[in-house]
Amino acid sequence: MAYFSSCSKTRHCYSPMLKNFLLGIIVVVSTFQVLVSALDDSTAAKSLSSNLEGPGDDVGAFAVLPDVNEDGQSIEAEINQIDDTNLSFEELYEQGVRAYDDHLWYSCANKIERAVQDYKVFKHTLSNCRLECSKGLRESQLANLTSQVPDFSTFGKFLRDADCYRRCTEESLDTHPQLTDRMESAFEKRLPYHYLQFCYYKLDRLKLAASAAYTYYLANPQDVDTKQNIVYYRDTAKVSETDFVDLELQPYKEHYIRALLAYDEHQWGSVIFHFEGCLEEYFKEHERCLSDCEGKGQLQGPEFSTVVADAIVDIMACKLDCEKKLSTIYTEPIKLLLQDIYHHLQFAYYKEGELEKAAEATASFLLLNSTHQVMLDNKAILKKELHYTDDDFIPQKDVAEYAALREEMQALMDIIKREYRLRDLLPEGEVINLLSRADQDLKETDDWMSRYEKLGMHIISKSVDLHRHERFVTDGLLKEDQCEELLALTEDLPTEPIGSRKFDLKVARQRLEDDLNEDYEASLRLFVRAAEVVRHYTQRYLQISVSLHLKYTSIVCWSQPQEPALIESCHIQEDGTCVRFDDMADELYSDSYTTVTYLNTADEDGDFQFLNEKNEVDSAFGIKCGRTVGFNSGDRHTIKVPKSGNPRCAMVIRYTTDVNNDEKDYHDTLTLLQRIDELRLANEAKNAKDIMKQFEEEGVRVVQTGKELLGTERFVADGLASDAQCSTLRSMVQNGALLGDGYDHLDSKPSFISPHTEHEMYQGITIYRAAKLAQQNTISPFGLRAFLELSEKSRLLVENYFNLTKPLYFDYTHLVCRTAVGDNSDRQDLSHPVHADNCLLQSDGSCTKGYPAFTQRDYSAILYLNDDFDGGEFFFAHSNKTEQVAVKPQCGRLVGFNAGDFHGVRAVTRGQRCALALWFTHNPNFKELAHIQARKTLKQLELEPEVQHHEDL
Ligand SMILES: O=C(O)CCC(=O)C(=O)O
Ligand SMILES: [Fe+2]
Repeated sequence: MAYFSSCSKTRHCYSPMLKNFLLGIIVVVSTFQVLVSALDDSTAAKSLSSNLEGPGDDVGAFAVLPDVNEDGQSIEAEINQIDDTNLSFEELYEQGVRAYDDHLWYSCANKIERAVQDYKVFKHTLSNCRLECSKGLRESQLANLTSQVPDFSTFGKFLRDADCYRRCTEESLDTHPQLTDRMESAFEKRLPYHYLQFCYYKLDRLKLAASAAYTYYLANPQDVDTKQNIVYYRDTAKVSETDFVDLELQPYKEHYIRALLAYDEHQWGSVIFHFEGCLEEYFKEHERCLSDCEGKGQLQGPEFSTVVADAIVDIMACKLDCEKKLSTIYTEPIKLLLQDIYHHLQFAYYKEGELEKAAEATASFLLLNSTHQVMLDNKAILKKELHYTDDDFIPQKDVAEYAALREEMQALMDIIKREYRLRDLLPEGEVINLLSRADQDLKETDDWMSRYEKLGMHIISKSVDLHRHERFVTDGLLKEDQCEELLALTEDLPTEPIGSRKFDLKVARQRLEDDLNEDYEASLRLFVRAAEVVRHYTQRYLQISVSLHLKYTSIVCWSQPQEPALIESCHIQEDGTCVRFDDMADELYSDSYTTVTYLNTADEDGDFQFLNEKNEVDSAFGIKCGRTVGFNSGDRHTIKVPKSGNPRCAMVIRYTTDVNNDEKDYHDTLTLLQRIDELRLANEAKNAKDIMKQFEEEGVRVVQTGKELLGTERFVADGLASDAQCSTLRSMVQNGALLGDGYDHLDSKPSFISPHTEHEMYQGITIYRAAKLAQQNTISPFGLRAFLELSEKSRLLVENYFNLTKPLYFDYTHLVCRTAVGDNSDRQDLSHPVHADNCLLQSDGSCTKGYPAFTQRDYSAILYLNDDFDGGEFFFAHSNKTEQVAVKPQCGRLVGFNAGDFHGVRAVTRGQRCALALWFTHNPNFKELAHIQARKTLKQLELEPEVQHHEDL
């Protein structure tokens, strides 16, 4: 006989991880790596956790407040100083943060706590007003507004709702804060609790501190310091497990958690009570979420209907996201939360003998997921027991409305996605396709940090350590070669008497227009791209919902001034000026931000310093290539000019959220670069047939075409390299390969282990590194020449074999060897798992474009250098990762294909397999500058008389 299944038999059950949470055990990773901080040793700059010491000896739980603050000022005096009635929560919060800065712990805790409460009231009021107004529950002067004017019924509703909403909020709120995106994001990310935690800690209110830390942690589970602090609190006698309270826990979540605990205990009555409560609260919360979305439309542009329509699309997307937003319990996302609730509830009803209610829960579940087998089986059982027909299974009213609304919104959104001409989220994207669809995935901020980390960017200091939110320091935004190329842009520029030298786009455009120099053009393209990467990162980091626009982009270098008196009584700024702060008002929380990305390490000193209102150093750090500091443009800061040696250079970018205020020079530069492309395209007279014939004459033969290789843009050619060239490149890897993957991760220790498999050693050398090594005489100019020639030959073959109408540029060039290590005979894995080179292959077979996939890549080619190894066949693959057709490597064999094709490499089970891997792009902005540099280096070396040429070229 079929038997009634409980939730625990299905996949919808909560995970063991969540259960740990439920039982009050806070899962804290204790062996995380502490991020290296480049902050100097000023006490202010230390992270919070490093300030945590054991508590004073004799204080019991809920200690009385200490009498004096750290600096000796009495708390009572501090309390008496508080005069802040009628402050908005924003003002309270700002003052609380200042109090934190000033070590006034009581004021800090008091103000921030009130800010948090007032913020809750504020949000609640807005939601209620919206709901009441849209449902017509409030009296309105305009209630009977009607008109014969066409369209007025729609406009009339807008007018009525807007009027109602304004009156409602004005009546209900004492203060009228202008909630900025930044402030909202700070509260939504629970940043106030981070401050609160520390201030409570300083006041020795450890239970409160523990709750605040825990509350912050739940929204920021990646935060290392907070995890450490929680461990600390847990280990102190004053705090017990039950003191870790989520201070932002919504009622439906509390019910949910209690229901699950009761479920574990088989207390079915209690399960029913809490899940019913949970549902009631959930639908309320969902309704509130929907109504909050009404405030999330972005208004840009003068055209009424497009502005409104775009805003509606934003709002709809926000509403469709509500379900996901509400589905995280603690830090655990519960897939299909509603289904999960109905499933549990159904079982509890059944256990309690409430079969009609069980049937209702079953119907409710099936409304959300009509093909769920367990539920269909349960339905069959209930049908029998209750003598029901299908018609008797009626879902709950709330869920029926919920499902209908969702379905309707989804259908509308599908049409919009398919048919509606959306505004360009990235206006410059049409001119210059930098990061494809960058802003589209801006909304999925969940895992952007780990994506950036994969690209070698890592945060080294966050807002809290830097004493104000919206400050960050991140490493790895540029690689060494990119820094070098960008530095080249500042050569030949005049140094001002004050000691600064500045490159900007006005200078650049002029120069390019006067003389179209390929090197300069390439560096300029890199500059534009780098600016875009930094902008993108900053936008993500600060989580500002409106787009950041570049207001001014420059490179500024500082060296000691000829007349030191010029900088005596002022603060040197990154932007090339020296200011006196007392002359100017701080304009924090304005809509303007600055980032500074360093291009070199100063020979001596050169530190960056954040200053507080008294112009004392808040925090400071040293500089190096790729390190980026971001801050609000009103933040006080200064730098130390290096006393001697090279100037200290950085890319300095100012941003604005005002679309009308972005940099004209930037757009003009993009247009100029675009014009150069077009010109080049028009002048390009090439004949693919002739070139292919030439290849044939040189002994290059295409041995397999797309037909044999079961794809469209694929081929294999032989005879591209001589044995001498193959062995020269191989020995270059032995001599000069950067151990590890060769991708030059800053700071990361080189390692032999392949990033793809532990059974192989992986050594690589880029064209940039090859040029450097040739300069140092580690590899011969012949080697560099072979590297360059074979790369170019491969590029030309791919471009012409596919008969491409647009030029193909190098995007990345990497000479790689994979060597079997240890006993390799019964390995099951691959040398390189199945992937595509320009998108991320997902488990469902789709391939997503976006970070960290190199979406700019259009074609790929691998030129093989040897065959004296076992395994290591290249293969094309299906999207389900199974093998389609394999190619055996040998010296001079090249496989060329569309970069979107799936492929992989079988395990290398004996010996070493070497290949030159090449990725190409049509986008000139991604042109690999190192090729230009390497050609220059080669020319220089071959002109130097002492270089001996043994080999015949
Ligand atoms: O070495 C090969 O045959 C292919 C390597 C590859 O696909 C890659 O590095 O992306
Ligand atoms: Fe690949």
